[in-house]
Amino acid sequence: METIERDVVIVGAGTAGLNAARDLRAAGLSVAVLEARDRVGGRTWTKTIDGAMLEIGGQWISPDQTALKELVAELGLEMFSRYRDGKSVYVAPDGTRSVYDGDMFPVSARTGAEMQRMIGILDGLAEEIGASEPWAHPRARELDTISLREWMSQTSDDQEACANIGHFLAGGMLTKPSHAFSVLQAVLMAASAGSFSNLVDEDLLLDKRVVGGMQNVSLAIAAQLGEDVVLDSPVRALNRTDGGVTAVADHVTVNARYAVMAVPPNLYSRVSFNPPLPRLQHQMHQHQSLGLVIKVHAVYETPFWREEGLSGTCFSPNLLVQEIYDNTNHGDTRGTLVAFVPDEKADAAFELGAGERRRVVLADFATSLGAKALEPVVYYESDWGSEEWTRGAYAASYDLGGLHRYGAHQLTPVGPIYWASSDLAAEGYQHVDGAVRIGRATAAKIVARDADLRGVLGGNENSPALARAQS
Ligand SMILES: Cc1cc2nc3c(=O)[nH]c(=O)nc-3n(C[C@H](O)[C@H](O)[C@H](O)COP(=O)(O)OP(=O)(O)OC[C@H]3O[C@@H](n4cnc5c(N)ncnc54)[C@H](O)[C@@H]3O)c2cc1C
Repeated sequence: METIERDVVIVGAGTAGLNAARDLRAAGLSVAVLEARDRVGGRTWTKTIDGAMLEIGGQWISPDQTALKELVAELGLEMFSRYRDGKSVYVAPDGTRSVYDGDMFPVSARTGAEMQRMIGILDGLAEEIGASEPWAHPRARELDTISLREWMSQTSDDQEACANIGHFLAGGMLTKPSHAFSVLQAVLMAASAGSFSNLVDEDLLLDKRVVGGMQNVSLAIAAQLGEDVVLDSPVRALNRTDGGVTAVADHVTVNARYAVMAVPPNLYSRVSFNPPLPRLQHQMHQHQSLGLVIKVHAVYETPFWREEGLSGTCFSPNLLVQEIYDNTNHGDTRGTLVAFVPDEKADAAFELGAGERRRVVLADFATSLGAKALEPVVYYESDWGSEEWTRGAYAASYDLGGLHRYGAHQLTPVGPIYWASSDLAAEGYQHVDGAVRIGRATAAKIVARDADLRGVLGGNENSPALARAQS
């Protein structure tokens, strides 16, 4: 087995890990990025299925995601806008299908007013509490010990309004049932996107895509890092040593002064830490888990819905398929729809055989967009729950009560070991933008700590005192 020496070893070549590595190297530190899979990009992945280019994971960029947008431009990549001309479709809980313009679902005046009232309350909480330290707010415990479902039922007696608000936050974002996470967690999600109003505005949230796919961001950074990115190398152990840390992967061992765990928190326990992590980390990591959503891709000879004056955007909170969007690739003559089957609905869908699941899913497409939707030329389901090195989608959140109990400690380094993934970000939480931000912020922390240590120790980076200070 090869053993290499680096300043920093980074575990995981997703967006966060690669951005950390890029900045660390730019600051003059040597890096090695160890990646378990045979590809970079983590939860961003572009794959060609039966001749169709599909974005299997993260893809959309909203206007406020400036860290990602600036990076895309810096890397020389281009973006394009999601097709959104025409009317949207809403399938009400009673099965009534309506076609509508604008942001607000075509619900009764009372339900509409209740939705606006709840959006107003959530906007107020997001503004007051913010995304950086939600656990520090005086109402943190109160809001973290009540589930979103319970809070909604205490806030409004309009069940359709509650189902629609829950749809955005639970199925649409955290991809867990609304009884499984707290209002504080929902507020963090809203605040990390600027406001709750931003989350319910799909024109904003799902604004742009990267030409060729979001994975190109990681591929471009990996090309800059060259041989410092090592694929097919799951890290099995992180051993703290006098000199810092040793990462033991399947085919390579890296002796480094610092480590960045750039993997989602649900996977920390796949690595053996020696000595073991402190009690707080052991406990905290057991309260963070990934949600579950099936991203369904259906490609058609033409984007037939456009000819009927429809944008392809469909909402149906009570169907298995909750959301559908036009996901046609840049310059493609074929039309692609993408849809989402979240949390308990995904459980139910996976109970079915593949053929029956496809039939049921496409029947929901047809309810919204007509019989032509039943016959795609390519059909594919992204199943991140089965991916060993992810185990869910989109990202991680705390269980009820976990955010105020542990959040303040989630980024605290353990000796030379740092934590960075979109799941721990403030702005851009759970999004690619958050992965960029936290990767870069983590690199900055390591560079600053290293500069401090070098300054204190007169630049003797091999000194035992430096090693002691680090551990
Ligand atoms: C279906 C889906 C749709 C999404 N849609 C959007 C969207 O439209 N817009 C958006 O902004 N975000 C979206 N997201 C979320 C976004 O993709 C993620 O938040 C982001 O990509 C996470 O980046 P990361 O670097 O933090 O983690 P990851 O991408 O998960 O990277 C972690 C890396 O670590 C590797 N790894 C794990 N364990 C080990 C180990 N022991 N040793 C070595 N390597 C290891 C993994 O293989 C992986 O490559 C979506 C996610 C999914 C799954």
